[in-house]
Amino acid sequence: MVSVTPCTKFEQNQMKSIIGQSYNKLYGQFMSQELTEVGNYKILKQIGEGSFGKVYLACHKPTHRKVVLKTSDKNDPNVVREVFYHRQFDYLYITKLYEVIVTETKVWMALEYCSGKELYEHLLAMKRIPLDESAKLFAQIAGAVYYAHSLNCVHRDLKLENILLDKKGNAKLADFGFTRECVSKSSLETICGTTVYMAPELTQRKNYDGFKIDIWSLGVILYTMINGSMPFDEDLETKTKWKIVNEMPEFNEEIMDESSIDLISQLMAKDPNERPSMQKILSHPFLEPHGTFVLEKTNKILSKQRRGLNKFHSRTERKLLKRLKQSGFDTQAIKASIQKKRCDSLSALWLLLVEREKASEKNEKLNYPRRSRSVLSVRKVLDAASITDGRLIEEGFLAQQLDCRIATPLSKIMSRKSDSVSIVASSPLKKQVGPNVLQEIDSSVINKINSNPASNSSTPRKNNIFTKMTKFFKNKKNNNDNSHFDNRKQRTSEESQKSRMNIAKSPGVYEKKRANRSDSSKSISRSFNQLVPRDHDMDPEGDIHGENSKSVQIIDGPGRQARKLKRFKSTTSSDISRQTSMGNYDSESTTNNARPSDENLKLSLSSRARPFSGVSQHSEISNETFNSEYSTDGNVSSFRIADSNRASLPQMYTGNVIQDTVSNDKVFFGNKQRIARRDLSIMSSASSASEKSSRTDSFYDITTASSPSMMDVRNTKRTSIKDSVLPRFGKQTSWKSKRNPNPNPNRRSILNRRAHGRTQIGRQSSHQQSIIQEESSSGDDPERRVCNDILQTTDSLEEADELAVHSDSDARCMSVLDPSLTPNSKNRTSIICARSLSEGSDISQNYARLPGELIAGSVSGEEAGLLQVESHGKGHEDEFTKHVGEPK
Ligand SMILES: Nc1ncnc2c1ncn2[C@@H]1O[C@H](COP(=O)(O)OP(=O)(O)OP(=O)(O)O)[C@@H](O)[C@H]1O
Repeated sequence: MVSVTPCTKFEQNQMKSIIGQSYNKLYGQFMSQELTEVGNYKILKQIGEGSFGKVYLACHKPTHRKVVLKTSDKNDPNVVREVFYHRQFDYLYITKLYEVIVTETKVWMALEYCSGKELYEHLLAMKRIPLDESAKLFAQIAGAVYYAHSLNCVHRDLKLENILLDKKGNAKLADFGFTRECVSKSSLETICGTTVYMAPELTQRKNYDGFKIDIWSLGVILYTMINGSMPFDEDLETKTKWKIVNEMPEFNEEIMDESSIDLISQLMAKDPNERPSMQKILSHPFLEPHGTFVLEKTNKILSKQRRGLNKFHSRTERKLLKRLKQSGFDTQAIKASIQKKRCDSLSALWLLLVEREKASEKNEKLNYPRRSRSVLSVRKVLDAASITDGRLIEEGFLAQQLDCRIATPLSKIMSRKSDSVSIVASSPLKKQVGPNVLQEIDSSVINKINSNPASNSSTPRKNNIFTKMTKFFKNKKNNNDNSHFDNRKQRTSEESQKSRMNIAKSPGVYEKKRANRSDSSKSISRSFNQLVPRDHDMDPEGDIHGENSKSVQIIDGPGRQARKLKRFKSTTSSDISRQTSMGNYDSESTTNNARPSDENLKLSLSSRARPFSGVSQHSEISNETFNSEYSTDGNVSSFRIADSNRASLPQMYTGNVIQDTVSNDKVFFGNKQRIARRDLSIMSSASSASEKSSRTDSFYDITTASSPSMMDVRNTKRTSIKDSVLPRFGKQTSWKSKRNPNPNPNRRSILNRRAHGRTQIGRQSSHQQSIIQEESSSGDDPERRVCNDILQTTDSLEEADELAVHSDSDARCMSVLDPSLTPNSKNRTSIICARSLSEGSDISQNYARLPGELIAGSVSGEEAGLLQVESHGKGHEDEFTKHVGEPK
């Protein structure tokens, strides 16, 4: 606060009113029920709602990247599972999990934002997805499943609703609430998933092979994408189940080609052993060439990840690390956070920064021609265009720029030398602000141009060099669009047919159907790019988001039956048991129990929600989690699982899994739920110290600016609230008051004993100190100087027979020992270690006043080492005693 002494009464009143206003504002913020920020994220708007919490669009404040925040109730048994598995996945067709924030009641997951629609919504909008696009999207989905399977994880809830589309129209697998590791054939028992996507063995409640049920669901997804309707979806769930077990899906040869029918038939083989492996699926002719591309890419990713080569090796990452290091970030801590998959604020910062860097690098490349334009060098522009990566053109970036060029009035372009783009590109600011700022400015200019109502494509264009350039780019773009296989625009029937015939492994077989495929593609008027980006507040298809409207009628042309495509909720056996115990309809119970009336059945179908924590689910989670060395510090890495011998992995069940009969579920439901809850909390407390610390980190992010240690201090109630809100290492009254005021004659021996612990801690923290050490190693050593300053200025040093300077660095302690640096302290008998403190702290005085044990604080800036040490201690006193050690 600026201290201005008001002179007049009026000024005094004015000052009072300002203070009052800002006080009220702050108070309002504290009291507000509306959640605006969580950790490093600013909540922008709600975009969805899951069964256990809301889903928000948010902005990561340090990087300005958009993310999705998904909340889950801590009581949701799937949340631990979801986080546990999801954080292990680092794959281009799986939504990224950046950070997990755990609060008292909720778990917040910061996820990659997929700005496209759910695949379900996309399908609704398109009625059915053309074969080509289906093949591409399906290859990506299958790639994600192949990746997860390669890590011995099965998804168990594959469905259209769990596949999201990013802004480029790529599929991203999401929602790992039912995921688990799967080690051998027919080993799983928990019934989970969504009935219409369930494999026959699941609907029959047999033990099942998790890999094979995923493959069945893939078949259902592919069928639905191509046909716009589910293969088995009856009003009566029992009938659906019966059909799943006994009937083959109907194939409409007008829509499907032979290869798609062949692939779906294989995927949906009733006998799980007949279903193909993921490699085989991805190599199927129907998916060519997307399948092979995805397969090869996935294998590369897997092999890199297994060798630990996927992180910090790219040029962008190395550059970023260097910059972070120069800015004083603890890059070792960032690396550790990523490698151990901690999903804490450091991981999020790193992942989002890398994304931002990559995006800006891409854009920079694309901006090159535009910047060149400012010097009106056509040759440069054309050259640049010819070297521009076809992939980028295909991805639509260049297309966007082209649009922008077309939309820009030529008169403006002609005077480009002085227009905003040129100024930005050539101004001296460029050096100062760096590429990101430039990028921001550039994009704002593009936006401006795009939004300029006066500038549209109908603007008459002069036949000058820019018109030619525009034409050139347009043609180039069209050529690229048509030739690149990963093109999301619709292929013309001829091109599609050609390319497929070239690549298909067994040409003669599918030729005829491929023509059909292309024809059907033709009939689809809306390609992905044409779709309006998802707006969660809008409801383009009536009330598909509405509570009461879970299914949408699709009129499939004259003479065809109206088809239904429903939004489905996932089920577990626990769900089933819950519904049963609550008197609702349960499909399985119809075989064992009284059959419900159709009316009730419909009711329950329409109001079915994702299960609450259920018996089977609970016990499975708690048991398997408890037994599977759960540790959020990433010690149980997926790769370890993957690399180990499948058969040698222990069975995670330890009994109590209720899967045999519904009646069992019913009997145990009440008690088990409570037991399972307890299991869950046991699991949490059993998690490793590092997990706790990572959680504390997150909690630290979300609540206040206090360090985790301060939380601990608060927890132990050693400080008052007043103390606890002080900045870290601020007022250390608690420490002072706790210390023994009387000099302890045996103090040295105690301290010597403590030395052992200190050494260990020092070693642990050493890597986190790297930046500070590097900084201090150049030129005049601030550590030594700092200690010297303290020793020179602390009055009572001479009388002291002990000096404890609290520090995590032996070098600092040594500098205290150096007589040339401490002329006043030659007679001191022992010097233990140094403690680093923030500047301006009165700690050194406090300690100095203690009779018989002088503790000098080394005055320096922020010392990360101390932070880390504090997380080990319960309060300052303990921390200090833990730190005390003799210099080498
Ligand atoms: N990463 C994301 N990007 C964009 N939107 C998302 C993302 N994750 C979730 N959503 C939106 O939030 C909605 C709910 O999310 P999600 O399905 O993951 O929740 P859930 O609790 O698992 O729900 P349920 O189990 O009932 O399907 C989704 O339908 C989707 O529209």
